[in-house]
Amino acid sequence: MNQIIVIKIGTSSLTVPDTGSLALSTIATLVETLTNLRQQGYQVILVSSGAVGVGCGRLGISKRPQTLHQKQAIAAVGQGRLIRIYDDLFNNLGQPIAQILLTRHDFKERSSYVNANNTLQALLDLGVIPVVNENDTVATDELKFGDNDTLSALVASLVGADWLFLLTDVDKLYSADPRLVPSATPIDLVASDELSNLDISVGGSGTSWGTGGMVTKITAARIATGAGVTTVITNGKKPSNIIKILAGRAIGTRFEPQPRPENARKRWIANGLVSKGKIYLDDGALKAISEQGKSLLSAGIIAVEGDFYSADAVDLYSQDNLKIARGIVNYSSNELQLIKGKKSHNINDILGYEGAETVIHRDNLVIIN
Ligand SMILES: Nc1ncnc2c1ncn2[C@@H]1O[C@H](COP(=O)(O)OP(=O)(O)O)[C@@H](O)[C@H]1O
Ligand SMILES: N[C@@H](CCC(=O)OP(=O)(O)O)C(=O)O
Repeated sequence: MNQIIVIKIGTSSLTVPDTGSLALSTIATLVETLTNLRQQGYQVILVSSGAVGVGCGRLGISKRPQTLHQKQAIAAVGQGRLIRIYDDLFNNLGQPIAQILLTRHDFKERSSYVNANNTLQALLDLGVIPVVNENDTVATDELKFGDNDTLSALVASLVGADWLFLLTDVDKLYSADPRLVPSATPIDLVASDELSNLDISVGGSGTSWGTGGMVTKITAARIATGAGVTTVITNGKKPSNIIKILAGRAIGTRFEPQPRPENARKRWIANGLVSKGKIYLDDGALKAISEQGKSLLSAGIIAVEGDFYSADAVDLYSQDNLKIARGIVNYSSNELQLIKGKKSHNINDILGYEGAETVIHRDNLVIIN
């Protein structure tokens, strides 16, 4: 099975910071590198920001648009130019590409999640490099990924990628922003059990069109490594470093992955769904869920937060407020307020009708390490 590599490149690498004009040499080197990877047998997906940045440059706008509609309009102008530039460059090397525009909604519904995965897999099997971006033109607030770091991690989880490269305008992650704190120390490796309590100072590069910053890259690393994807932050001005990193060179910041979730459905539950609430567990339920592979029963629930319905995704927390797992509930929040702490055989009497045996079945539950 060919390894799948997802590469995300941010606005700060694709455009010249002060003018918004295209960093053509970087884009051309990226295109050469990805084509080289394809020829080596890797399956490659490019997640490219830049629609807003390129659109601003095309329209002579020097400040990032403030309103959603302005951003959507400018992104529509920029996306057309961006994909044209990619297609012209990749075409020169005989490498076909495809444009894939996604919104957060495409991941929330199981059917559209499976459809997106099937389409991407079909493109990869055809030897095509999908070029993915958020569909800014229709992505209203409740449907937004917010940034392409998150989008790229969700795509890597969706397709079961082996690698995610986050290309940005610094060499790696540091203990603080190296532009502001020259004494900041570089971070070369983050073990899987260190990521949840990584303590660094973060912020964006100030590119007025980007939205990510290191916060979103660390969030992306959490999502991707949780799905079993090795994640690397490295410099977008040196795309050929990707080949060196795949060959074993220690370049950039590498985030070690967790064990891969057993199947695509579990990856969807962990990363495709948006959690609608919180359920707090007692120690007995915590042990049953995290160590004994059991389903969640009402007796182990000590508190419920949020308004949700049966079939929604909710997050499971320990009593000391640590997120333990995510799952699809068989009861609404109102029902759980009535049956929390109660034995399963009392549920029917309490609710007045026959309910499910479990609050969350084991098959619909993913442990978040
Ligand atoms: N701890 C940190 N380590 C490295 N870079 C950091 C850190 N905190 C903030 N930054 C800043 O984050 C910027 C990269 O984020 P961003 O502007 O979103 O880039 P991109 O457009 O590639 O997503 C860097 O230019 C750097 O100045
Ligand atoms: N869809 C947007 C993505 C914005 C974004 O995430 O930018 P960046 O933080 O530079 O990766 C665009 O193409 O401008």
